[in-house]
Amino acid sequence: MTSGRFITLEGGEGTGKSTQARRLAAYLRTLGHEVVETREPGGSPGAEAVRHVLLSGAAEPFGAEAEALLFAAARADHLEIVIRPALAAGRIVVCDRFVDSTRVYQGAVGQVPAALLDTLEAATVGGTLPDLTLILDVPPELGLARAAERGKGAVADRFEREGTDYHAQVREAFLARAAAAPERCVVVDARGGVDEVAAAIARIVDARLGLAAPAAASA
Ligand SMILES: Nc1ncnc2c1ncn2[C@@H]1O[C@H](COP(=O)(O)OP(=O)(O)O)[C@@H](O)[C@H]1O
Ligand SMILES: Cc1cn([C@H]2C[C@H](O)[C@@H](COP(=O)(O)OP(=O)(O)O)O2)c(=O)[nH]c1=O
Repeated sequence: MTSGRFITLEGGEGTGKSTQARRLAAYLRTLGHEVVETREPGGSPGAEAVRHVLLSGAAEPFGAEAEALLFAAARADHLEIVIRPALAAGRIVVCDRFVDSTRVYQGAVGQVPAALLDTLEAATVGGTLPDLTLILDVPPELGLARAAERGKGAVADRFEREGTDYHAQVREAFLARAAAAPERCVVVDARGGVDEVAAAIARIVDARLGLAAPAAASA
């Protein structure tokens, strides 16, 4: 059986990850692929329950290390229940956030020691690294403005309540991740309109993964 492909979208708040994950999944379906759209934290029932605990803001914030453990627990469940079975069945998994978010928010910004994150990543992700990671990049002010527009009337989660300095740090950390792993990561300028960014992403995915002709590939 052919193994599927694993594509992740990463970046700060309001960069357009969820919007572009939907668009990319739709594009890949038009090419004839079976696509699983999912997200982190969450993606499986257990991981969605952990997401609620992490993001609801109902409880006192966790310490940075406890938070890293909770993200890792959610990821382990998500990988076991959703991602690995889909890849084994030859599907394309499009995931809104994954392990780079942990390295940025818990690692670079949250200062959780790299040794702990290495251990958690080895225990959860193991060899299931993305084939391609799209890092959506916009200036933090634009991302926050988009996120605020989206969240009108809703209670901001504990990450959305952070200020511009925090989001600028997040942006720099994602760009550093991309620079450190150019074989896996591509930075996408996400300042343009939805259609423009979607077209840029489709071009990158075609060039990197050659998914344009599934019938020919399986013939
Ligand atoms: N390229 C874009 N231009 C303008 N608005 C956008 C664009 N992409 C997304 N949006 C809007 O910005 C808000 C945040 O987008 P979303 O996809 O939820 O971002 P993220 O998942 O990165 O937080 C939503 O209201 C969405 O409709
Ligand atoms: C997956 C993941 C997310 N996060 C954070 C980043 C986001 O602020 C939050 C998830 O919120 P979410 O609403 O999914 O993201 P966005 O606002 O970009 O649409 O969780 C981590 O801190 N570590 C992780 O490993």
